[in-house]
Amino acid sequence: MEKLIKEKWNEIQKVLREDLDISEISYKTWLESLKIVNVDNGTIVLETDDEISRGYIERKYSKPLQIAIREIIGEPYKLQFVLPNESITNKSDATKEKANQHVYNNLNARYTFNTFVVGNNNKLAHAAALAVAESPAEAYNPLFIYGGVGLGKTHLMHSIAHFILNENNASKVLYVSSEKFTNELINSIRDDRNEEFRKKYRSIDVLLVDDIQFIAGKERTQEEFFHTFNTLYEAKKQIIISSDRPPKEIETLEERLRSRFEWGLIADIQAPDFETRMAILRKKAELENLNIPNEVVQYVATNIKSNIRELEGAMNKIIAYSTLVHKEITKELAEDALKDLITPNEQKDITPDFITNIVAQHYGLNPDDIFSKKRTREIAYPRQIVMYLCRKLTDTSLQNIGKSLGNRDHTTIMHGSDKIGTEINKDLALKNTIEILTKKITGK
Ligand SMILES: Nc1ncnc2c1ncn2[C@@H]1O[C@H](COP(=O)(O)OP(=O)(O)OP(=O)(O)O)[C@@H](O)[C@H]1O
Repeated sequence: MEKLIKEKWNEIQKVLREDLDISEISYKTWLESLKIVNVDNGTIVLETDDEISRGYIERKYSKPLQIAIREIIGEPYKLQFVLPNESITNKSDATKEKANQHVYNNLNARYTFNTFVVGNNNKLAHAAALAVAESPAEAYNPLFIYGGVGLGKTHLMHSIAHFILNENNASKVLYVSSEKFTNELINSIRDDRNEEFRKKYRSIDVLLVDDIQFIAGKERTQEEFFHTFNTLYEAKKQIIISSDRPPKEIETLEERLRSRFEWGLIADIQAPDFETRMAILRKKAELENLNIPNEVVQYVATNIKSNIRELEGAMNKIIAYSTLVHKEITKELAEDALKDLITPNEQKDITPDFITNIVAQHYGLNPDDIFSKKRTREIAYPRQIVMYLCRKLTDTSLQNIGKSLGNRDHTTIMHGSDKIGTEINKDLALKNTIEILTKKITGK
């Protein structure tokens, strides 16, 4: 398969340029130099030039690449992007196995203890995570980490998983979001594969479940998770859970689960203080070998306070902007690059644009895909979800939703939204996804 994909790489690139409307300059800047490192188990590993390109290509071009690959090869593939020094072609089998295992475990190679900055806001969670990583199922079981959006819960969970795998490559470590757990459960019930589902989840050594708050109110998922939890706990396997709030504040969570979540250690992560924000930005610059002037780091750390994902996003924006305009990074350039982002104290309105951003992010798309005329299912389906959510969560008229979504007619909006409205009643996984998106949009 690797040979076939290499042979067809030119054709895949042609689809990207011609059918998916990627401009010549974007193509040359980001995609031309991608190299196939290997193809294994449904995943194509691609080598990128540096950390910045990797992050950017992963976010912006994963979806178009997957669409083009599927069109030419006829099968879907997952993508993994690596840096030159992470390429696994010439490495030993053990290293290969490890790298593949990381793909299997859905782990981000960048999220390790080494890249995690410890500050007053996360000291306890970090110490607890390290203790669990060093002595799985002995230190604290379960470990429950909670904190607001983008504060490093996932990063810490992946760090534990990497640490355990580095110590013992044979350990069965599985990281999932509670949305994935729920959707897999729904699909297993639908396809009569419940046994397989149970076997998968009850036979692992370390289970990490992210964003557990999303199982609130879902009786069947809670029931299944309860049994999974008990089986693993009794077999002395480690369970690590994250949530945006402590167990006692998760409404409609069954009491028996709530009390189990409180058996081990509950550690919180707060918003970082100024010094920690500075340290995180400096660490990022160091990891990416960039020389960012102190006043720029200070400017970002002063203005972006509550969310580390946004803090990193702001720095990425400055770096990308300086590359695009071929200018050095200065405070003036940073102010220019972030003029849309730094509007302190402004409440986020729920608008069609805001909804589009959240849905696009959820599906790994670029918001421009939603506005475009492209009709592949990978894009048309999330677009209809945007239509549905715009009608449900805003007072915007059909005409204006149409205008916001790439000048579409109001009948198209009505059709798309009605279609999702009907499917929700038949498709539980879709219902679950809509609930999660609604929570992300409304924050409730
Ligand atoms: N202490 C830290 N040091 C370095 N990077 C951090 C730290 N905390 C968070 N980050 C970075 O911030 C980004 C967001 O973190 P992460 O995805 O772990 O947040 P989260 O709490 O899981 O968010 P969500 O609630 O959306 O799931 C990641 O890129 C992560 O690497």
